[in-house]
Amino acid sequence: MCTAATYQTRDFYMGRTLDYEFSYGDQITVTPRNYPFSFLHMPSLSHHYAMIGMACVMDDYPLYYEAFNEKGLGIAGLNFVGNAVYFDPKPEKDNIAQFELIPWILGTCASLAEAKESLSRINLISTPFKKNLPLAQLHWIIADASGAITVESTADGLHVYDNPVGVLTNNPPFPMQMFSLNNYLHLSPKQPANTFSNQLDLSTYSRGMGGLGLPGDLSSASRFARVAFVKQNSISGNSETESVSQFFHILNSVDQQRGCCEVADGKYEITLYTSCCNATQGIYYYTTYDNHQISAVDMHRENLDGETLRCFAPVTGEQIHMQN
Ligand SMILES: C[C@H](CCC(=O)NCCS(=O)(=O)O)[C@H]1CC[C@H]2[C@@H]3[C@H](O)C[C@@H]4C[C@H](O)CC[C@]4(C)[C@H]3C[C@H](O)[C@]12C
Repeated sequence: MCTAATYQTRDFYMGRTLDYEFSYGDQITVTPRNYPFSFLHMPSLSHHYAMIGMACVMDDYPLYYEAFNEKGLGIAGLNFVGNAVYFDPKPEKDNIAQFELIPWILGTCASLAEAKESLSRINLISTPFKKNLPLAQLHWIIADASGAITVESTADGLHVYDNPVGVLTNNPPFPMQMFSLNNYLHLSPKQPANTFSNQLDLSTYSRGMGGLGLPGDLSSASRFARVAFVKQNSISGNSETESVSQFFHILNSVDQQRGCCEVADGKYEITLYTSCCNATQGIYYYTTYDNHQISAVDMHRENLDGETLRCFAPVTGEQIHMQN
C-alpha cells in the first residue's frame, strides 16, 4: 500500500508513504538541468528542469517513484495493480514509456496546467526499462500549488481526473475512491452528538471522540478516507518546521507497521519511507521505517546546471537523543 498527499501552508508540500515488502535500492536523487534524458520514442532532452525525488538508479538512469521539479510541480506513482494498462505506440501521440512519465512531465512542464496539456498528447506505452525488470502497474498524482490531478491509464485509455482532495492511494480506480468519501460525510472533528435515536440515552463517554467512525484498517479505500479526513481537518502554523511536522503527522495516520499486513507467507508490507517535499523551496524531507528523525536534501545546494546525477543513500537506523 502507498499513500500520497499534498498540503498547502505558506509553501506547497507533497509527499508519500512507500509501502512494500522490500526496497528496490532507493536513493534520493537530484537530476540537474543538463543531465541528458533520452526517451524511447521522443526526442532527447539535453536541457530540462532540474528535479529531485526518490529513485532507483539503474544504468545511470533515475527510475523515480516520486519527484518534483525546480518549478514546484510534483508527481508520485502508486501501485494500481490489475487496473493499469499501457499500450503499443500510436503514431499520432507522444509515446511515453511508463518509467519515462516522471522525467518527461517534470523535465518539460513548469505547472500543473502545462502537465495537463502535455498529458492530452500522451500515450503510455508498455515497454519495460529492461527485459528482466517487471513493468510497474501504477497510477499517478500530479500537483502544484494550484491543485492536483490523478492520471490513470486503463483498458479504455488515459484518464486525467481533477483531484480536489489532493490524496491518492491504490485500488480501486480514483472515481470510486472519491465516490466512497460520500460514506463518510457525517464525520466531524467535533465531539459527536446523539443522532442515533432520541429514545436512547447515548452519550460521549470520553474526550477526543472527533472523527468517530473513521476507518482504521490498512486497506487502500480506508487509507484514502483516513488521510483525506486528516488532511482536510489539519491545522498547523505556516513556518517550515510547523508545516513539515504536520505533514508527517498527516501521513503517519496511514503508517504501516511490520506484522500487520502479510502479503505472502512471512512477508510483511511496511512503510519503507515517508517523504515530504517542500516543492516551493526544493527540499526533500524523509523518514525511514528504522529512522524517525527527519533527514533532508536541498536541491539548491547542488549544482543544478550539472550533467550528472547526485544520489544520497537514505539515512537509516534510529537517531536517539539521550537527555541524561
Ligand atoms: C512498489 C512501489 C509502489 C508502492 C505501492 O503502491 N505499494 C502498494 C502495494 S499494493 O499493491 O497496493 O499492495 C512502486 C512505486 C514506483 C515503482 C518503481 C518505479 O515505477 C520505477 C521502476 C519501474 C519498473 O517498471 C520497475 C522497477 C521500478 C523501480 C518500480 C518499482 C516499484 O514498482 C515502485 C517502487
